[in-house]
Amino acid sequence: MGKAERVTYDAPPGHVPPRRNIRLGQARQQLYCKEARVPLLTRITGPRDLDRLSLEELGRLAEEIRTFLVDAVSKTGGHLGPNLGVVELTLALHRVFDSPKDKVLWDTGHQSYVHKLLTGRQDFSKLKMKGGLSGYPSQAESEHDVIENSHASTVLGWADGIAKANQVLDRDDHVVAVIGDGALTGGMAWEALNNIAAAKDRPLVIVVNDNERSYAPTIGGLANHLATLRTTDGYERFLARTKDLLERTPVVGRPLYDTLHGAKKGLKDFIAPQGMFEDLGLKYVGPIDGHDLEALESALTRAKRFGGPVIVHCLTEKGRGYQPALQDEADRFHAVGKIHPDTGLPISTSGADWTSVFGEEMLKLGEEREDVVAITAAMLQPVGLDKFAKAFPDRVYDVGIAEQHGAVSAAGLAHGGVHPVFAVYATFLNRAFDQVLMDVALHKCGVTFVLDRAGVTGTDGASHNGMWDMSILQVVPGLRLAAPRDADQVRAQLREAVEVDDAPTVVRFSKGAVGPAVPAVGRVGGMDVLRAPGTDTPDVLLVSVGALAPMCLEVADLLNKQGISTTVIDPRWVKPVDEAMAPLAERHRVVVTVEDNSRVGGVGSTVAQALRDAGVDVPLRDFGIPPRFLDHASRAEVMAEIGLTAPDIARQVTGLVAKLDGRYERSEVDSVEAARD
Ligand SMILES: Cc1ncc(C[n+]2csc(CCOP(=O)(O)OP(=O)(O)O)c2C)c(N)n1
Ligand SMILES: CC(=O)[C@@H](O)[C@H](O)COP(=O)(O)O
Ligand SMILES: [Mg+2]
Repeated sequence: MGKAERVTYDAPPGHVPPRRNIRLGQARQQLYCKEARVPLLTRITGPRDLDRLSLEELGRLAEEIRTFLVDAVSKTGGHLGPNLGVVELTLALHRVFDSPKDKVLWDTGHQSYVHKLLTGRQDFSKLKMKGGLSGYPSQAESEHDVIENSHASTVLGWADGIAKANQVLDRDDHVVAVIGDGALTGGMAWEALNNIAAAKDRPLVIVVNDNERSYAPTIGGLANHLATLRTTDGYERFLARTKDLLERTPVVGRPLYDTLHGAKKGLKDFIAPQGMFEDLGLKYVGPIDGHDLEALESALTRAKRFGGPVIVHCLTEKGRGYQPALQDEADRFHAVGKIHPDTGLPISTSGADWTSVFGEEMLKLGEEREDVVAITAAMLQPVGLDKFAKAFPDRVYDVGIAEQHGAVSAAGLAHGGVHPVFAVYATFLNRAFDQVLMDVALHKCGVTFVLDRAGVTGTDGASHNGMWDMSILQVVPGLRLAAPRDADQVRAQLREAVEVDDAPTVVRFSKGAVGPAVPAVGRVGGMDVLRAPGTDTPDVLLVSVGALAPMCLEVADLLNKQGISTTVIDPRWVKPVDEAMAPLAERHRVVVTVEDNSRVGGVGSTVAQALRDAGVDVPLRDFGIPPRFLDHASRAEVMAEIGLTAPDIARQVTGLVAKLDGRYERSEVDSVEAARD
C-alpha cells in the first residue's frame, strides 16, 4: 500500500470535525474533500481517520477492505472467512470507541485483520511469515493490540480483569470484548460471564459476533438460544419502528414512546425473548445486523453509555462478500492456504498429511469396532474426523470449543463401556490437563487422545506450537504416549492405543505433509532400531522421537563421516520409557535424544531420569525446543532458529564426543552448550 496521501478538507465555515460521528442515521455534515481521489483505505492511518468519513465513504471503505482481504490473503493464506465477516463491525467499533485508550479485545484473534488495517498495519505481504504481520493481535506490533494467545474463549476473562483495573484506578476507559458464537461455547467464557454479570456498576461491553459458525455450524444449547434471539423480531427493530411511528404522532406519541422504551423485561421477553443473558443479569442489546453500520454504531454507542455490563448481539456472515467463501459449506474459508482469488481454489495441494492418515485409519477402526467413538472440540474436519462422522454420525460428538468438557465426557464414555478417541490440536489439550489427570487417568479410563499439530507449527505463532504435550503428560500416572514416525506407525500405534482400556493413551503427530516411510532394521525391547551402528562398541545412542526420524538419520550420517558410530532408535512409545532403554544406553558412550517438544520435562529428561534410576551414568544430551515462546515463522525457519536441524545437532554431538575423548577446545564446547538454551 502506498503512503496515505495527506487529506485536506475545505469544510463549511464554522464546521467542527466531529470527534466521532456517533449517529450515522442523522443528517450528516458532508465534508468537502479536495484531495485527489485515492483509495480510502490508504487514507486510514489510525482509527480517528474514520471519524471524518461519511456513511457513503464508510460503505466504500468496507468494500475496499473486502477486496484487500481477498487479494492479500489469497497470496499468503490465513483466516479469510472470519475477517470478511467483521468488516463493518470493526469499523463501527473503532468509530465508537477510542482505541488504544479504550481496549478493543478480540477472542482468539484470528478475526483481527480489519482491526490491523485500521490501526496502521496495511502491509499484509508477509502475513504469518517471518518478519511479517502476525495472524493474531500482537503487542509488539501495536498499542491497539492486547490478547495474543489465539486460544478461544479467554476474551471475557481479560475484559473482566481490565474493567476491574479501570475501576480500581478510577479510569474512565472503556473495555469492549468481541467474542464469536463458537468461542462462547467455551467454559471459560461462562466463568467470566458469571463474574461480569455480578458487577452491575462496572462498565463492560461484550460484542457477540454471531455468524452461526465455529468452523462448522456452532453446536449446542447456546447455539440454539442464539438462534432464538436471531429469529425473533428484534426488540430494537420493534422500538425503532415504534419510535418512528410515535414521533409522528402528536401529543401522546413521545410520552408513549418513552414508556415503551423504558418497558420492563416483560415487554422485551414478549417481543424478543432475551432469556439466558438477561436472566444472568446482563443487559442485552440486539440482535443487530452486523453489516449495517448505522445500526451497529447506534447499538454500540448505547452500550458504551450504559455504565454496566452489556451484551450487543451482532448477526454477521462468515465469508461475507466473497462467493467462494460463502459457498464453502465446510467452514466458509475459516483458514485458507494460498488460493486463486477469483475461484477460491487452492493454488497448491499438499500430499498425504498426518491428519488424513489418521482420519482414514479411524474410519477403518470405526468399521471394525462398534465401541469406538470420536470426539472433537469444534474442529471435526481440521482434525480429520469428517470421514468417520459421515460413516458413523451417531458415534461422533462435537462438544464445541470445550476441550475440558471433551476430556471429562470421554472419561464418562469410557466408564460407560465405549472407547472414545478425542482428536484435538496438541496445544489446545493444554487447558484440559487436569481433566486428563484427574478424570481420565485417576479413574483408569481407556481414552485415546490423538494430538494433531504436535511440535513446531510455526506460522500461527507462539500459542499454536504443540510444544508442551510431551512435557505436561509425562506426570500423568498410567498414561501411555506414542509419537509415530511415519504413516505406517500412525496406523499401528493408533490401533495399539485403542486396545488399552484401563488408562489414557496419546498418539501425537505433526502438522502438514507426512514424511517418507522410515522402516525399522531391528528391534530392541519395544523400540525400533532405525540404524544399526556397524560396530559392537558404538559411540552414540540417538533416540529419535516421532516425525524427526528422517532428520535423526541425517545426523547419524553426518556423525558417521566424523568417524562417530551411531545407533538410531525410535522408542515408538515414549511414555513409559522402554525397559530396554537403560541396558541399551549402557552399551554406548553418550546418549542423545531429539524431540519436537519442549526440552523442559520432555522425553529427554524422562529418559535421563530412567537411566539414573537404572544406575546407568552414560552422559545424555537432550535436544528439543527451548522453553520460550517462539515468534511466528515457517516450521523450517523456527527449527533452524532453535537448532533443531541435522547439521546443528551433528556439530554439537561431535563436540561432545570430542570432549569425551579429551580432544576439545573449551571455547567450542562452551559455545555448543550455551547455544542450547
Ligand atoms: C481452545 C481452542 N480450541 C480450538 C481453537 C481452534 N479455533 C480457532 S477459531 C475457531 C472457531 C471460532 O469460532 P467463533 O468464535 O465463532 O469465531 P469465528 O471464526 O466464527 O469468527 C476454533 C475452533 C482455538 N483457537 N482455541
Ligand atoms: C485460529 C485457530 O486456532 C485455528 O483456526 C488455527 O489457526 C488453524 O490452524 P491450522 O491451519 O493448523 O489448521
Ligand atoms: Mg462464529
